[in-house]
Parts: sequence; C-alpha cells; structure tokens
Amino acid sequence: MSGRTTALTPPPEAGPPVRHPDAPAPGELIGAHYEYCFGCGGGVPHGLHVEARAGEGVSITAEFRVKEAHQGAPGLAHGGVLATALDETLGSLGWMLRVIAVTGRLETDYLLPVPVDAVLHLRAEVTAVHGRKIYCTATGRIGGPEGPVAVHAEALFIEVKVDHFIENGRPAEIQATLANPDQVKVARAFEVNP
Ligand SMILES: CCCCCCCC/C=C\CCCCCCCC(=O)SCCNC(=O)CCNC(=O)[C@H](O)C(C)(C)COP(=O)(O)OP(=O)(O)OC[C@H]1O[C@@H](n2cnc3c(N)ncnc32)[C@H](O)[C@@H]1OP(=O)(O)O
Repeated sequence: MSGRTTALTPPPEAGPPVRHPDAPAPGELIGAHYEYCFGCGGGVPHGLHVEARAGEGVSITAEFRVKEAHQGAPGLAHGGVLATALDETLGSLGWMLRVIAVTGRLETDYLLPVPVDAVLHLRAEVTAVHGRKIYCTATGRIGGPEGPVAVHAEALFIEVKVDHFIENGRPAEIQATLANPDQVKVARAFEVNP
C-alpha cells in the first residue's frame, strides 16, 4: 500500500500548540507520572526508566539507555521497546500543555538498529492541536542529541480527564494510586484549573 493515512495529518482548521504558562521551565526534569509505568517508573526493574525534561516551546527531550532486558535480536533493542520510548516521550508533552493525553495512533519508522547500552536521545514536539486531538512527532538519535536519527514517530494523542484512568484501570491499582498523595498531586498538576 502506498500513500499516507490522513489520520496523522492535522486538518486545516487545527491551531498551533500553546505552551501552558505553568509548564515546567526548559531543562527541568519531569519526574515519573506513575511509579509503575513501564516507560518512566522507578518501580519497574526491567522498565525503560525514560528520563524526560521540559524543552523549548511545546517540546520534550529525554534519554533512554537500552538494557539487556530490552533486546529483540542479539545485542539489539526490540522495536516495540523503541516505540515505547517514543510513546513515553510523546506522552510527557502533556506537561507542556498541562493536559493528560493518551496515545490514539503511533506510527514508527526504524532507520538504524540500536545496540544494547546505547543511549537514545529523544525529542518530541507538538505540531498542532485540534479540539482534544494533539498532533505530535518524536525522534530518537544515537551517539548524542545531534547524532543520526535511529527512530522517528508521528502520533496522535487524545486529551482525556483523570476519570479515564479511574473508570478503566484495574481497581486494586486505582485504589492504591488514589491513596497516594504524591500520585494524586501528579494527576492534579495535569488538570487545567476549572
Ligand atoms: C487514579 C488517579 C489517576 C492517576 C493518573 C496518573 C497521571 C496520568 C498522567 C499521565 C498519563 C499519561 C500516560 C502516558 C503513557 C504513554 C502514552 C500511552 O501509552 S497511553 C496508553 C495507550 N493508549 C490508550 O490506552 C488509549 C486507548 N483508547 C481510548 O481510550 C479511546 O479510544 C480514546 C480516549 C483515545 C478516544 O476515545 P473517546 O471516546 O474519548 O473519543 P473519540 O470521540 O473516540 O475520539 C476523539 C477524537 O480523536 C479521534 N481519534 C481517536 N482515536 C483515533 C485514532 N486511533 N486515529 C485517528 N483518530 C483518532 C476521533 O476520530 C475523534 O476525532 P473528532 O473529534 O471526531 O475529530
């Protein structure tokens, strides 16, 4: 099949992204949104432990070191793990808009194999916003922030409210999360004041 789906192309009426006035300052480290998140949580031994920082405008930079547990072929990162790293970095863009957003669509191009122990230097940015739809892109480079692009993604994230998690998550984890004041603070920080 040739040609592109239009789902990742913003419609003409989409607007430019607007950095929220309370967004973290460029360079500021963004902590994990959930301790047991496979992408960023410190409580997942084989997780990716992606470390994201606020960027300029509506962008995020992040780093991910590929570990042995992340292999697909011998000594090389699994493609799904690399997509997860891109997904996680894109998900952090919510901090810059101050909304919670989940992945609706994620399209990934794999340009170079990524060896174990390599650090993937990630950068994500929002390109357009239309209602609840957030159009964004991300790249992962190896060898440094200006190194060759190993992976590239185009994505559509959809804004949701905290209720999305409360209504859909397994009750045991939801109850534990709601009982944790630090976690509730994270969830509230995403929400625009009523
Ligand atoms: C207990 C306290 C809470 C604690 C909270 C902790 C803090 C949390 C903080 C931060 C979390 C961030 C987490 C980031 C993690 C990394 C990112 C992930 O991996 S997220 C997981 C993977 N993604 C999903 O699981 C989504 C599953 N899908 C859904 O739930 C629904 O489909 C959803 C919400 C995406 C949309 O459902 P609808 O019913 O709300 O809305 P509709 O009307 O269907 O869509 C809205 C618009 O979006 C388009 N759309 C939706 N999905 C699309 C798609 N796949 N492709 C193209 N367009 C799509 C639709 O066409 C529609 O467009 P038109 O407004 O009509 O123009």
